Amino acid sequence: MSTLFPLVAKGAITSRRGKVLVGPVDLTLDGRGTCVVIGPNGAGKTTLLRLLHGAARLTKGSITWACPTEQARHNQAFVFQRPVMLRRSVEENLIYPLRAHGMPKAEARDLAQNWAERVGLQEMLRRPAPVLSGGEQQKLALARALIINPKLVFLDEPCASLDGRAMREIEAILHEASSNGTRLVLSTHDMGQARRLADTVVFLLNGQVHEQAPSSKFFTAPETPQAAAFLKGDIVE
Ligand SMILES: Nc1ncnc2c1ncn2[C@@H]1O[C@H](COP(=O)(O)OP(=O)(O)OP(=O)(O)O)[C@@H](O)[C@H]1O
Repeated sequence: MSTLFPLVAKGAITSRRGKVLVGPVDLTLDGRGTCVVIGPNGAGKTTLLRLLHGAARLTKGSITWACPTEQARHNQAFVFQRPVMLRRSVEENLIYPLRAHGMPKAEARDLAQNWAERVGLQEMLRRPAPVLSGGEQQKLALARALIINPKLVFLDEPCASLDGRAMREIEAILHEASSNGTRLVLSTHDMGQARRLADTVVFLLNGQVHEQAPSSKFFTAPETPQAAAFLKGDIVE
């Protein structure tokens, strides 16, 4: 039983220089499955993920967890569209978050090896992370996020610009993480990916949650004309 959830956002707004970027958002997330955030360019997907993660300033409203916020932050990770790597080896990139969580070095090294195998990077443990391909870097970023066994991972367009094979491998890792009880909140432009991964969908429009539904319902019978138009591929503003 998770102690983080529900995550409850009430009237949450993030603004910059007086301009509201996202909000007001009312959203409750329980601790299971994959929530996919979709919406037109600039709708606020990245900003919403950052806001919920605590990486964007909460200007107004509240975001609360079932546990103290610090504890919630400690149990979550964020995977960026462009992976941010330490300029060190694959192994050191995997060991780093474990050491930051206080794990002894030998144990951290064993776990790093184990995770490198799980994501197919076992041959590359000693290689500098920056020389990996885009797909390999994203698999490393995922492994580095999941290695601390977080209760929640935010992923912002994790497969943008990756080829089909890398995308398939990454989706397999995400399926496994979700089955193992890690809550995923993922933004994507790729409606195929949204259909493959989503248990629930949040449709954002102009910085607000326009519709939220189980994926089976959202993709077959969206409630609003804007969501229906978006799914048809129309331009929605
Ligand atoms: N640092 C910033 N300063 C000012 N405005 C910003 C900043 N970051 C984002 N915005 C604005 O906030 C709005 C939401 O942007 P965001 O990147 O979250 O949308 P998105 O749905 O992820 O877009 P995309 O699909 O293009 O990635 C946009 O109008 C964007 O121009």
